[in-house]
Amino acid sequence: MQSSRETWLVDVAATPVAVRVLPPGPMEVAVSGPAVSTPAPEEDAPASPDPMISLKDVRKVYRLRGGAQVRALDGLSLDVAPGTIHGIVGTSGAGKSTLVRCLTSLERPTQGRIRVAGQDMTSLSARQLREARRRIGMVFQHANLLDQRTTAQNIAYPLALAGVPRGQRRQTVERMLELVGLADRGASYPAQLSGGQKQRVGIARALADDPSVLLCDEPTSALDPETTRSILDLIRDVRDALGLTVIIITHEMSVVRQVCDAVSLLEAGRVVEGGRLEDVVLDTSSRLSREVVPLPAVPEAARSQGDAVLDVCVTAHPGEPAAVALMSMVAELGGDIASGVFETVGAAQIGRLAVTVPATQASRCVTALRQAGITAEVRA
Ligand SMILES: Nc1ncnc2c1ncn2[C@@H]1O[C@H](COP(=O)(O)OP(=O)(O)OP(=O)(O)O)[C@@H](O)[C@H]1O
Repeated sequence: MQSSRETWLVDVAATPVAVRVLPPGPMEVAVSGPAVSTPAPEEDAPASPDPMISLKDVRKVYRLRGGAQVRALDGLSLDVAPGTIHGIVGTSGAGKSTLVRCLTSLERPTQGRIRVAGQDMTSLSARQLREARRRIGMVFQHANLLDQRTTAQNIAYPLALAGVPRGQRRQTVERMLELVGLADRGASYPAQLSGGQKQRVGIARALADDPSVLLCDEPTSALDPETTRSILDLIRDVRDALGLTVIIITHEMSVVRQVCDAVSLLEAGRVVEGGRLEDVVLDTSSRLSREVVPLPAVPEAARSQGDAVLDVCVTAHPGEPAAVALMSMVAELGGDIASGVFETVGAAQIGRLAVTVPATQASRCVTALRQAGITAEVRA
């Protein structure tokens, strides 16, 4: 899935309003209905595959000195389909790190079941667990490379620990360096690499032992926006090339927009919202929807005294016209488009428009827009 961001302000002085809706491509804006749900599967539709990662009612209680308890995970359930990139977002203390530690069995959950690639991680012996952990590659905020070793030696390190013979190690390292775009930097030391290159080495090291799952904990938090974009592109490319299932823990919605197929919002140790990214965004009543594609600000100059602001959501799919219809409808209602934000999410463009109308006409306008199948509400 590829995403790009385009934010624009409509020139409020111009009439009729000119809206630059889409990046290059034969797309037009279509109007979204108030509630878009995933269509019911057709009778002969193939059954969805077993999840690659499945957590069922997972609880993790930390007992503090003095007897107090912290419920870090409190009945968390989550399924991640094979081959998807699944974002996990949540505020500080929501339980994201605890989730990572439980997934990799660095912590045992107090209760619940965790399956990765069909294996019940909570019932493995120590030896089986070591094997199972090799199926999960980890990428962290900082690559934490060994400074005294070259790039190639850093990538080879987990293979050496796993007892992989030297010749095979060398071949794998070459393949990994090629995969992450550092074929000519195998002999460089970490001090000779940029932050983005170090993270590439971290990704190569995580993939060297051929995992089926890549677990990324804030992989771009320490990087500038351009490097972030290239690292997220790399994560998507390696997912495509190797058929990996990827979990990305992040606090950055731009990461979710750019690379995730699905997203879950963690709060107080449980998943409170989530689903396919496009479905989540189209459900404008959800918090995640507004976090992933935020409501546009309305410049003071675009709002006359006595105006109300309506929040309107539109979706665009290739070949579905509606931009002109929407704009003429807003004009007919005596309104104006004050500002808007468009994001590409999967095959759709999701737009949020702030429409100004005389306050006395606000509820009439909302009713008219909704009758035309447009998601609209008065901004509080
Ligand atoms: N080892 C521990 N002992 C006691 N409490 C813990 C321990 N680890 C985490 N907690 C508590 O569990 C809750 C969840 O913490 P966790 O670190 O998983 O959250 P988080 O979402 O990763 O936060 P952040 O984004 O700030 O890293 C918090 O209340 C935290 O204080």
